[in-house]
Amino acid sequence: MTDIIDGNEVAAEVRAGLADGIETLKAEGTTPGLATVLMSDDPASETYVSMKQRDCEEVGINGIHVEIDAGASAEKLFDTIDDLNADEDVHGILVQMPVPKHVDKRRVLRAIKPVKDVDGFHPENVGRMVAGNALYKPCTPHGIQKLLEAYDVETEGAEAVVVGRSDIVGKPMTNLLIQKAPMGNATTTVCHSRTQDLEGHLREADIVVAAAGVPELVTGDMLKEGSTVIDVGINRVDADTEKGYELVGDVEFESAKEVAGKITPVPGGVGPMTRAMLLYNTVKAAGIQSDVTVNLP
Ligand SMILES: Nc1nc(=O)c2c([nH]1)NC[C@@H]1CN(c3ccc(C(=O)N[C@@H](CCC(=O)O)C(=O)O)cc3)C=[N+]21
Repeated sequence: MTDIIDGNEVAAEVRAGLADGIETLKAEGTTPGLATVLMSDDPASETYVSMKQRDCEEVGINGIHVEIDAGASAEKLFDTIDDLNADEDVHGILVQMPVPKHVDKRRVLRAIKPVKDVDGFHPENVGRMVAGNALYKPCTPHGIQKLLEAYDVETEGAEAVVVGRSDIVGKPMTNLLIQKAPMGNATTTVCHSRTQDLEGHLREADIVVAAAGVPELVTGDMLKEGSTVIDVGINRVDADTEKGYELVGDVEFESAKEVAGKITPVPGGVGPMTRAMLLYNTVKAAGIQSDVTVNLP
């Protein structure tokens, strides 16, 4: 029987595990604070940011939300980031990506103080992670490691294939999987849009992380029997539903679940874990900035 990996359940465990650290911080006079900044009219981005704010409320993190008109000047965003960098009640800052075209994304990533960069996207934090000394692991790959751990998936010595080479998922996922560390030590291949024989690689894979942003790219016939399939894709495709769309992953779930040993659904797989690890990094950030030792799950 195929195991459906329940991201909502593991995320709830992570949130419950954060209660101890949050309590410790509050007893020392610090309420962890997370600022989310949205400069976009994209409805999906609005949904994701409001989910993150709801999560904060649930676990007792002080959520601060700033909205900037998508047509406003880039300086408006940089001034906001400067203010949040200086605000002692704010321990984590997340600027929702993508930002409008007239805003230099790399400058945004550099503008956030590294100790408040709970996405782990600042070049200093990327460098630390690659060197095996991460301050904040990027939320999606970190959440995937937690899922693999929760479902007893052995990464050591496994053949892993990461499909996609983005800065937010593919590259950091690959880095974590190859590290000489728990939930690492995998022999890891990265496939991308110029890969000649995706199927040939997938067929050898014990673990597949699909993060290409292509709806249903990976189908059951490409997979190895019993493999673990992690679907990072969250694609809105037009459909005759109440919302006018449905969510599909980068994996064709129906065919893949017939072959895979363990598989994440969309929704309810990686997405909730990304949000849970954002809370995790925020609690860690609050501990560092208030000089309080916190236990993390
Ligand atoms: N600076 C920054 N950091 C991010 O972490 C970031 C970002 N920008 N930009 C956009 C992506 C996307 N992202 C999601 C996280 C959780 C769900 C999620 O929880 N999805 C639910 C359902 C979503 C739904 O119902 O629409 C699920 O998969 O079960 C989705 C998307 C974070 N991102």
